[in-house]
Amino acid sequence: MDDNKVAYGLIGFGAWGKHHADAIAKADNAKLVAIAARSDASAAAAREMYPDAFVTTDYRELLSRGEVTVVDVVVPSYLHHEVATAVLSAGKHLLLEKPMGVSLGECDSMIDLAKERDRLLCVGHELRLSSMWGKAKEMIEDGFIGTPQYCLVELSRNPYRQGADGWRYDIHRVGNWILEEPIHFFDLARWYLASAGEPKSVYATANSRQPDHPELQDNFSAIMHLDGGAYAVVTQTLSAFEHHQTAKITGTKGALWASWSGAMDRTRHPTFSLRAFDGNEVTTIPIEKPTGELFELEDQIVRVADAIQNGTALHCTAEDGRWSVAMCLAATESIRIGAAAEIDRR
Ligand SMILES: NC(=O)C1=CN([C@@H]2O[C@H](COP(=O)(O)OP(=O)(O)OC[C@H]3O[C@@H](n4cnc5c(N)ncnc54)[C@H](OP(=O)(O)O)[C@@H]3O)[C@@H](O)[C@H]2O)C=CC1
Ligand SMILES: O=C1CO[C@H](CO)[C@@H](O)[C@@H]1O
Repeated sequence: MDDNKVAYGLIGFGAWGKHHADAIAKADNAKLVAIAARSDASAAAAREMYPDAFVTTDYRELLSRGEVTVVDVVVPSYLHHEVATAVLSAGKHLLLEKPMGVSLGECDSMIDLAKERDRLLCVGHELRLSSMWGKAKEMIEDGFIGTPQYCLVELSRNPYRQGADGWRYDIHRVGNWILEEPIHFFDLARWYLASAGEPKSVYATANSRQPDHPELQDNFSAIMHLDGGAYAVVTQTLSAFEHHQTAKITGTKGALWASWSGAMDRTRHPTFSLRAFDGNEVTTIPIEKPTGELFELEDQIVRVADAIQNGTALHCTAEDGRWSVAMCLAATESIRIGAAAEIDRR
C-alpha cells in the first residue's frame, strides 16, 4: 500500500541524484513524490522518468508541499547548507549527501536547526551500510582483532567527474577534493577505530597533476592520530584506473583485509573480498550480499524511511557528518601549514 510509504522529495537530479531517485522508487517503504532540478533540461528528464512525481525548477516550491515528509538533498556541495537549512526550516526530515557542509560553521548550524525543529538529519556516508565494510565493523566490535590499533583505507581510481557546470573542478564550489572522496574513508577509519579513542590530529600531504591547478589535488595521504595511540592512514590517488579500494585494520589479536574493485565506482558487478586473521589462521569471510555504492544507496533510502516510521537508529548522524568534515578540514589545514593539525571537536 503506497499510503504506508514514506514520501520523499528529491532536490538535485544530476549524476548521483538520478541514482537516489531510482533507489527511492525501488524501496518497499518509500515513494518519490516530488523532484526539484535546476535547469529545464534536468526537470524535463525528471518528468519523463517519473511522470507521477511533482517536478519543479524551484526547490522552495517542493518544500511547500505538505505531502513531502523527508527531503533527499543531492546538489553540489557548496549548496548543501543553503538547501538543507531551507529543508529543516520547512519542517521536513533531511537526508543530506556528503560532505555535510564545506565548513564546520555550516555543520554546526544544521545540527542546531535539526534539534530545534526536532527533525532527523542523516548524512550520506553509505559505506557504513555495506555488507562487507559493515561486516568488518561487526567483527571489530565483536573483538575479533582485539583492541584496534591501526587502520588503512586506500583508494586508487580514475579522475572525478566534472559535475554539472564543472562545479567539482572549481575549488570555490567543491570546497576541496578531500571533502569529495577521502571524506568517506575518514568516516570509515573513525568508525572502525571507535573503541580505541576519538580522532585528535592529522598530518597530511597532497599534490596535483595540473600545474595550473595546484588546488585540485589528485594524490592525497594522511595519518590521523586518535586519543589513546591508535592511528589511521587514509590515502587516495585519482591518477589511476578503474576503482580499487582497500581497508586493512589490525589490532592486538588479529587483522582484517577488505578489498573492493570495479570498472568504476558505480558498478553493479564488482569483485570484493574480506579476509580475516585471528592470530592463528587466515579465513575468507563469506559476503553474500553484493556491496558497492549503488547497493548501499538503496539500503540508505530504506534505512532513513524506517527511522522516520519506526524510530530505528540512523547509520550516520549529523554529528558523524560533522566529524568527517572536521577530519577533512584538519587535513586541509595540515597541507597548508606543513605540520600536523588538530581536529576541531564540537
Ligand atoms: N555518497 C556518495 O557516494 C556520493 C555523493 N555525492 C555527492 O552528491 C552531490 C551531487 O553530486 P553529483 O550528482 O555527482 O553532481 P552533479 O553535478 O552531477 O549533479 C548535481 C545536480 O544538482 C542540481 N542543482 C544545482 N543547483 C540546484 C538547485 N538550486 N535546485 C535543484 N537542483 C540543483 C544540478 O542541476 P542541473 O542538472 O539542472 O544543472 C545537478 O543536476 C555532491 O554533494 C556529491 O559530493 C556524489 C556522488 C556519490
Ligand atoms: O563516492 C563518491 C564517488 O565519486 C564521487 C566523485 O566522482 C564523489 O563525489 C563521491 O563521494
